[in-house]
Amino acid sequence: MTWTLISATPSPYARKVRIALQHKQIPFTLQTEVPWDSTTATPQYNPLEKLPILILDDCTAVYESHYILDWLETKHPEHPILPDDVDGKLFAKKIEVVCDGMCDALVIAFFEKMREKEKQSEPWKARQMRKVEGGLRQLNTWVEQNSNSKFMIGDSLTLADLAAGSFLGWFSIRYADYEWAKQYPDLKKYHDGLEEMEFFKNTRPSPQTMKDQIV
Ligand SMILES: N[C@@H](CCC(=O)N[C@@H](CS(=O)(=O)O)C(=O)NCC(=O)O)C(=O)O
Repeated sequence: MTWTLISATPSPYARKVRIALQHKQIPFTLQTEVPWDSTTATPQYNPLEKLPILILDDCTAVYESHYILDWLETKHPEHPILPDDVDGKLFAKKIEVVCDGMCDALVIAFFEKMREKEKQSEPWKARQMRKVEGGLRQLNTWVEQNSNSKFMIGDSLTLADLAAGSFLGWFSIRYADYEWAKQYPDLKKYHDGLEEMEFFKNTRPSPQTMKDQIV
């Protein structure tokens, strides 16, 4: 039996796991869902009702993307996604914190914008976008600090690239009018380099259609 990964077409969190499983040459079945619809299977596996969820052969569920990746790296260390050295490992996880945090802020802003206009809080939306502006600035600095490489840390693919590439790919489709590429050409060049890689190509995000009213 192979494992199953519950995912969603736009999910930047799930994309990290989809790339990591391929990088580690672990076969899996992709179960694509809309976690916002009542038809989703997420509550059967995750009390937080969120995907991605990795379902093992014995039906054990591993959930929360950063935990799934920690779990994978611990249980299946071959083809690592973390640098060898402790500081490198911690740095990669710090970069994931910033990228996931920007995704979280964008999810909050996205649903705030789904409310009737008069019910939307402008200060609350502005606060979320400030987090994205700060995170983009920080990502660009990190890319420039490793400018001789196509990767964020050292000269090989790590968790930092899975997180940064997944955020940037999703940001680009969800907020297509936000001109981050003009503002940060080095970050754009870095992102383009990742998108040429096989596992990024075959996990490109696409929008989903939500059926249920959730806000
Ligand atoms: N911190 C979580 C966030 C996961 C998350 O927010 N997933 C969304 C789907 S997506 O935004 O990744 O497409 C979800 O399942 N949301 C359903 C819910 O929050 O009830 C992780 O990293 O796994």
